[in-house]
Amino acid sequence: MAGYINSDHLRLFILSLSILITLSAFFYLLGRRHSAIKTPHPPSSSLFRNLTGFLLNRLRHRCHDWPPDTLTTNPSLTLQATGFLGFSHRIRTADPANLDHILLTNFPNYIKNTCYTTAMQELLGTGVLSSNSNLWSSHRRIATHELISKSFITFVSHTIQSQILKSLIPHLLKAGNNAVDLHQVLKRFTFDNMCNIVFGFNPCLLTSNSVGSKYHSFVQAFDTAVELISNRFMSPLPVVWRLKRYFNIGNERKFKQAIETVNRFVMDIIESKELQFNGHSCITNDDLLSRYIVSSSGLGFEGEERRNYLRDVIINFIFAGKDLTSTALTWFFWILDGHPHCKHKIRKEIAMLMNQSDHIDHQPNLTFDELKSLHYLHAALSESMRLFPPIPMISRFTLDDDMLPDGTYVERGWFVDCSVYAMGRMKRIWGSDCDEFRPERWLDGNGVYKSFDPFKYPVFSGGYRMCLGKEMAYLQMKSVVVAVMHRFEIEVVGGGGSPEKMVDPPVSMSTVLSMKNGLRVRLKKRQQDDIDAPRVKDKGVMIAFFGVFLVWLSFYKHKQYKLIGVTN
Ligand code: HEM
Repeated sequence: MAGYINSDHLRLFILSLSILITLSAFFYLLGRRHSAIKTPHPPSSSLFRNLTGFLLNRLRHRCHDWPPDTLTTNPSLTLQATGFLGFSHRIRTADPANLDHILLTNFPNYIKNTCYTTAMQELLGTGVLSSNSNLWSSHRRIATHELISKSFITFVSHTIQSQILKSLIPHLLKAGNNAVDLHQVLKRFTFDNMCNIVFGFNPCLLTSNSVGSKYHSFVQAFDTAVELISNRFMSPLPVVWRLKRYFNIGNERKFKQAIETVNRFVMDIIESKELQFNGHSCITNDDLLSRYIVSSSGLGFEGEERRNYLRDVIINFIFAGKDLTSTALTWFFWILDGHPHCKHKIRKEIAMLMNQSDHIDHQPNLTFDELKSLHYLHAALSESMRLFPPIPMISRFTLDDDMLPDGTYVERGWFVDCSVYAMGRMKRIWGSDCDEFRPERWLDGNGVYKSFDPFKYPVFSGGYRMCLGKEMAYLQMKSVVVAVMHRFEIEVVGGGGSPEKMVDPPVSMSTVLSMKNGLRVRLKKRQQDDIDAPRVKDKGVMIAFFGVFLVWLSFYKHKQYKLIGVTN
């Protein structure tokens, strides 16, 4: 009996294997035909090369280096890759002209990747980040209107500054000589900050011991959901997580629980906010939820439907703003530790600003315009994100056959990946010093910040779906850097991102380019003398000049008198 079952299994196995090989050969040949006939530039990598390349790099935690490595050795800046069994085709490009085409010129043909939207569905619903076509354009129109209003920018600026003074600085001061994980601190700070901006209240995750509170459960559930979504993306075969979701097992079970916690928390907040507004249409709160409650009253849906809409809006904003600025800042502080001359220049710029304005009380509470004047800092932050873009890849799905500007043929149903990480590290785009951290490349001859084309620097994406929070992100990052660098000397435990260390950076594998094992730093409070040093130094130089001038003048006069004396 046992032998009979075994031979049956064997037959089934052989049959499956032959189907697999036949399908594989069929799709491989199909892929070759396409590349030979219609795709002059990018060579199509075989199934074997793709899968092994992916797995090897995954094992070595070098997933993000894989695209630049392969693209650098390619004659064009575009590659074609065939997915498992040839079922999917991918174009991976780092060509600015292609990005312009995909994100702007032929925008309607390249929608948000269906794999992305499906993997994100439970968390993001149908919000701005995961929707397409009409739904997206309606979200985008409303969001743009809300985010660019002057009252909102003032509210955001005030919220950031007050949270820095009330929670970030006291928290860092408390650390004393102990090493702290700056990434965790910044993560909690930006989460508090986003909740404040989006909901209008501060969960105080940074300062209070909130373990066990509903806020803490919410944050944990949110983080778990995001992490498990990353795992979905990293899975070489999407069918694996889909099956787990279907059977509600393993990580997918955890994911479901996390989503339930997030939804319960957000819905409670929406309901209590709605109660506040009931019968009080004159309430003028500046947070985003309040603004959306007011603006959505004319959209024609009520009750549960409206609450679901608000839930999607809120979650999308928190998701978009929660981790990216803290991640960008973590890399920035790491690099700065290995580039003392840049650190010095930033300090000098901050000190000059403090000197010019009335911030001599050392409680910098800078305005939006004052922060804008920090050109070198802006350049250094942009440069750091060029090398470590918080979102390393922008993916799209092709609706119709098309030809990219570099001659690459893209067929309907193919995926197109724009490798932001690769683009920041390509000699052909940034020149031979592309691996160096050099903020000066962002400054013109007068030291004024000059931006680059978004398709050459797609860190905030470009075209119609460009990031809506770019200004807010710079505001947040600059405010934090000024407050922290003005008060503390930061020393990275084990050394920061020196040019040597930047060759093999501690990148962790996830959809956001975060730092492996966080960033442990020691903070030393700066002495008043250190803070005043640049000012004193500048004054010292002026006094010295004046002194030399006086000596020269008296010497010159003395000589003249002598001459006069001689001629007389
Ligand atoms: C350093 C910080 C940030 C970076 C690097 C960044 C980057 C990006 C990128 C690359 C995209 C395009 C994603 C895609 O199309 O696949 C995007 C979209 C978006 N970002 Fe940001 N972002 C940052 C901070 C923020 C903040 C603070 C907010 C505020 C809420 C925000 C709101 C959004 C929104 C709403 C979108 C969707 C735009 C659309 O699809 O129309 N971002 N961001």
